[in-house]
Amino acid sequence: MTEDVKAPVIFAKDLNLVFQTNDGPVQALKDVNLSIERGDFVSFIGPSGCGKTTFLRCIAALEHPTSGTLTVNSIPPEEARKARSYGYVFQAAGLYPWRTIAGNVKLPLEIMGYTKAEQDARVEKVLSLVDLQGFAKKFPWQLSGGMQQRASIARALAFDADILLMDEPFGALDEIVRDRLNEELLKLWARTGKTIGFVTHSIPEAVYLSTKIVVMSPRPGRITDVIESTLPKDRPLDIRDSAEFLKIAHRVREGLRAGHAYD
Ligand SMILES: Nc1ncnc2c1ncn2[C@@H]1O[C@H](COP(=O)(O)OP(=O)(O)OP(=O)(O)O)[C@@H](O)[C@H]1O
Repeated sequence: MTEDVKAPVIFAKDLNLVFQTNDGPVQALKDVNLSIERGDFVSFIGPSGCGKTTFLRCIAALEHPTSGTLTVNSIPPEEARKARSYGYVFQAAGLYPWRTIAGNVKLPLEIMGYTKAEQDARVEKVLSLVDLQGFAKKFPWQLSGGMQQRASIARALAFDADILLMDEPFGALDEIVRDRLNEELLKLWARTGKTIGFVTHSIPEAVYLSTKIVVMSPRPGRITDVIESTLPKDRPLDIRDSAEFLKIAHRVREGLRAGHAYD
């Protein structure tokens, strides 16, 4: 790829998105300004309806801003989508039950026309990245919820996009599983150097994972704070008991409270 490595991976300037609904216009995003650098892990946190998913979908060219500028790898989102710049992980794993885990992970590669040998090599590589080596031939229903979600992350990684967009991927999982997947995701991020955009409702999850935390608030959906994390890149789970962690969590909580004051 020839893109400028110093340019922001995702750049939003004065971004607005208004949905026209039967009940009138809904301003899902208002004057959003944000710069995400290469290798950043950015979490979006805020109450329901503040536009987190809408912003992620704009990056993925699944929604179209009403005004403002948005670039992904310095090109418009539609072009970035055609260039397969990102993988997308949804809250529900969304695996096809009639396909094996390998078959599910392979699907985007089949659609993109990779050779059979290349498909197999990539499936093996990404399944090992998410620690599912032994499960290629299983069907989704033979795996736990956490394992299914790891498989969906593998599918998003299969074509080696440099951006990973994750919309509450662990929201439906219990806390212990979620902790483990958080740890694994950080390792995967360190190993692959991907740029990650991650939607969550959980303050500890946002603080534990992120280099940058974007706090949003609803009606209209806007950014109320952007927090650069001061935590080291290497983060054992018990970092969550440290004073530095609690300080950042406190700032996120304050930002969320301030947003609610508009209600
Ligand atoms: N396709 C659509 N048509 C009309 N309104 C929409 C559409 N998609 C989202 N909205 C509205 O835009 C606002 C932002 O929605 P969005 O899903 O981005 O919020 P969110 O922060 O991701 O919420 P949650 O945490 O509940 O997933 C909400 O008021 C929602 O009802």
